[in-house]
Amino acid sequence: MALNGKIAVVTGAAQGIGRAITELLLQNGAKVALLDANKTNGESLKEVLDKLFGEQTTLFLHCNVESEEQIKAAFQKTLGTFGRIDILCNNAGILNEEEWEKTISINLAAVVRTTYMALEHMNKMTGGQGGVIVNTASMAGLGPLKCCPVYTATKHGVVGFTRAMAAASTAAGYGIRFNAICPGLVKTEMLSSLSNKLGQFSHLAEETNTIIADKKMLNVTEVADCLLELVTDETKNGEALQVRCNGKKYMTFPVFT
Ligand SMILES: NC(=O)C1=CN([C@@H]2O[C@H](COP(=O)(O)OP(=O)(O)OC[C@H]3O[C@@H](n4cnc5c(N)ncnc54)[C@H](O)[C@@H]3O)[C@@H](O)[C@H]2O)C=CC1
Ligand SMILES: CC/C=C\C[C@H](O)/C=C/C=C\C=C\C=C\C(=O)[C@@H](O)C/C=C\CCC(=O)O
Repeated sequence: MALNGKIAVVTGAAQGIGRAITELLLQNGAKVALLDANKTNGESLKEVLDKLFGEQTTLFLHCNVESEEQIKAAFQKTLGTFGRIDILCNNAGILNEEEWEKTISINLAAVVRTTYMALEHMNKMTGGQGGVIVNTASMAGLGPLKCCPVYTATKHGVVGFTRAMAAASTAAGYGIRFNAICPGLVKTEMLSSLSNKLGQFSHLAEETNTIIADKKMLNVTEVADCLLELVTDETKNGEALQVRCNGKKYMTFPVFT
């Protein structure tokens, strides 16, 4: 799928992996609506992007993905400005084992909420033009990370939801591909603020701390490159792409027969 002229919505776009995804989509000719709960970061990124790509190519929308109302307003504004939505990247996420209900709300419930909102506009069965949805999961969506059980649960949920939606889309003719990206540790603010977010599990973070100490972390651009592959390669649907600092790998799962 060529990206020239395509319209993307990226959540958690103001910094980190979301910012890298946004920049790569823009470099490849897409227009992007950046949704983020951090107004300050979002507005200052918009100023940077205006200079690099032109004012008409992006829209910053202050949006907390926990709010159905704010997501609806953001989609309406995106459609009003750009006319269509072809790509959704559900990327916003937090890691906070103390505020575990909020972690479930943002990392999993909001992915479902935003996906269903996008379906209303993208589903070919209801007048949409199809497209692709890529969800930022994690390696913690493929196996257990003992220092963050709830984060692990949400990311397993994201992988399961993505794969089930891909199967539903194929069976029901939505014309939408669904894929998940599963990165290892990535150099972002999420990692730098990790130590005070693990609560009762903070003493179990030794593997994570070793990876960080050994500097075996991914750069955000490496994650964005893999995400671009999931967006542009039309053969990819229902995939979970693991990416770590020694390479990437499409995961295989048991199938129901
Ligand atoms: N950093 C890492 O090691 C890894 C991160 N991930 C996932 O990648 C995604 C992005 O994480 P990072 O870029 O590392 O984090 P980050 O903390 O640098 O950026 C997250 C962005 O999401 C926004 N956000 C948070 N809650 C929000 C909400 N309720 N509504 C709207 N926006 C919200 C923040 O304002 C921020 O701009 C997350 O889903 C995370 O779980 C996955 C694997 C590894
Ligand atoms: C504590 C959680 C922090 C961030 C959240 C993130 O979503 C979770 C990631 C979960 C697991 C990541 C594991 C990453 C592992 C690696 O990348 C290592 O295996 C290092 C990889 C290769 C090293 C090759 C070498 O030895 O040179």
